[in-house]
Amino acid sequence: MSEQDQVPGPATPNYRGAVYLTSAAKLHQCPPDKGWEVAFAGRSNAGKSSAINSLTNNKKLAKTSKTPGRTQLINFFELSTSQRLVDLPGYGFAKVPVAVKKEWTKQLENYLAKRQCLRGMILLMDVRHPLQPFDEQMLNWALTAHMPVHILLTKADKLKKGPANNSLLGVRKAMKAHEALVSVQLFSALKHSGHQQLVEVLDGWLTDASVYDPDEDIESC
Ligand SMILES: Nc1nc2c(ncn2[C@@H]2O[C@H](COP(=O)(O)OP(=O)(O)OP(=O)(O)O)[C@@H](O)[C@H]2O)c(=O)[nH]1
Ligand SMILES: [Mg+2]
Repeated sequence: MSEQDQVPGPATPNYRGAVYLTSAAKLHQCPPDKGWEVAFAGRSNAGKSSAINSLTNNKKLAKTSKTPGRTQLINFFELSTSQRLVDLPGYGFAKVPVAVKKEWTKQLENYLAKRQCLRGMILLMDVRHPLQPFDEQMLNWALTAHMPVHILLTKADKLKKGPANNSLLGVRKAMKAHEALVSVQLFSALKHSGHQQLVEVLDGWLTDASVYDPDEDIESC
């Protein structure tokens, strides 16, 4: 057993105990880059904030909106002193001015590229329109960085069971070549369905002691 294997990981998180920690417009405003973090990414309006609220059973935790572009900062929610969920601004929102869009994209890329404590990405896509160009871009980035990705096909309540399963099978097929790093499931924040599968993935990432590096840089990112 290596020295790293002997470091105990944190306990399984209690998602219902999540509390808002802070928001960052820029990378240097993020909390110290240590511990275990999982980011929720995806196009504007995909349902990232709603998924976090459904998972934590707290409608008021992350701000949601019918208007795309609601989440404009990187929002951190604390599960324990060493475990966090992160609500990212949505990408691909056409109505935001170009300069603002460029700045978001820069900060998003910075966060994804530099954040050492990021253990995995939950990538949300509307079940009716999965794998859009921006999603592919995000997937390519994650795969290049060997970052595990769990795809939530959201708003599953908007489709009947058959079409929803067809979408799931289609995305699984498209991801077949990357199945070591990418998994896929159906999810509905409205119906609170898909929690168990999501929690299994999050628990695995947020307690994985094998990725713990005691020499990790603990400076703020
Ligand atoms: N029917 C249904 N609507 C949903 C579901 N999840 C989210 N929505 C709705 O979709 C809209 C966008 O949800 P948000 O959670 O704000 O989306 P977001 O991805 O955080 O959006 P940005 O912050 O703009 O990036 C809201 O009107 C939600 O009520 C779902 O599972 N089912
Ligand atoms: Mg949001």
